[in-house]
Amino acid sequence: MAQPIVKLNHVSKSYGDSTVLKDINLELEAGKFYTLLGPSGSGKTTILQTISGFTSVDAGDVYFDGQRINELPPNRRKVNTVFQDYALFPNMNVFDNVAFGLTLQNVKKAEITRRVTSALKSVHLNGYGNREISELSGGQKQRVAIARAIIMEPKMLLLDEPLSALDAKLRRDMQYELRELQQRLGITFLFITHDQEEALAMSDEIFVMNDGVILQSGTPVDIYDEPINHFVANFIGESNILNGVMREDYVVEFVGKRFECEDAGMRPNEPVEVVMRPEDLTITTVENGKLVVTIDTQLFRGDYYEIAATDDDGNEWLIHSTNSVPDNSRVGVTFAPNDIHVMRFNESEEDFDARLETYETDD
Ligand SMILES: Nc1ncnc2c1ncn2[C@@H]1O[C@H](COP(=O)(O)OP(=O)(O)OP(=O)(O)O)[C@@H](O)[C@H]1O
Repeated sequence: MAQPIVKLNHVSKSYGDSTVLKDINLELEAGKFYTLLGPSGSGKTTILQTISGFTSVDAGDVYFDGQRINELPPNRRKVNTVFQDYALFPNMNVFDNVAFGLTLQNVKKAEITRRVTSALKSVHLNGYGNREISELSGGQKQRVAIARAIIMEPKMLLLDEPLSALDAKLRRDMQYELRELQQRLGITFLFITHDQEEALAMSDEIFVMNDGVILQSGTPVDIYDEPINHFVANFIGESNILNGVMREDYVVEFVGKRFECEDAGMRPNEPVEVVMRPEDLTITTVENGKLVVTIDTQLFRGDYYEIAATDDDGNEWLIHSTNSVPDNSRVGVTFAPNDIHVMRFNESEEDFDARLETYETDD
């Protein structure tokens, strides 16, 4: 990576007895869309605030464009934040809300008008300058908040769950718009969400957090296909997670059978967890199945059926199928070696990367 725009180096933060950031290391490249994804209370907002300057760190260093900024006050940092509740001024109209930062800087009136017009255009609100905030929909308020942030021409935009107040349809539309805006402006976005689908859809890179720790970072595809542990596998999408044993390189045993897989680099007979995504399982005849299951229930999800089934050992399975299968029928389930993903218990991201590298070079 060229010089990162943001670097957090061994950053920790506590409130009283509770450590909310534990030795965070993070590097962000300029011009990309990053997402912090994790459950409530995992420390996402706190990371954002160490970058915006609204929170000081107890240990470690925060760098922006190569400069250490631990002591730099928020108003001198080249980042702007878009908040979940938009934090608009209800007594000002749209124009004045968007112009606010420039007015504080005593920018000339003509330039303010030019820049507000351009910022409103960027978020598809041309002609809304005279509207009162109370006359706007949730999505429009959200866009005003974004216009107010981008008008300051920050090098980076921090977005703290900006879509969470919107209904499902508008939220989807805004996902497209935000992604498109980021690409058009070319500035770095650091976006917070606890919605895994949103993170997968929008990001160049995702950081999955839990309990003050970054568990895994990577592209959406990497994280979806190669979750490093139970928490990530469960949090990112639907999964079947089973206990298994790695018998040798490329051979894993679970549900009492041995299967060829693409994982290696573990001790022989090491206990592991096996992840299989519902969409990677295919329903077939009992004779052709690698497993045999009984169908419990199914839900029609629009473009597929989500099928719950149980195997003869009592393990529950979730399977996505484009065809409906009658309840209580016995069917076979098949899958390929690369549909099996093996995870070590409590593997760190470094160990995981090292293991991936070992068997990638073996091939
Ligand atoms: N000013 C504060 N004083 C004390 N504790 C705080 C403070 N700010 C945050 N915390 C605690 O730090 C932890 C992490 O909070 P943070 O807001 O970073 O989580 P989050 O992942 O952004 O959660 P959410 O998705 O709910 O916004 C929480 O347990 C929270 O209660």
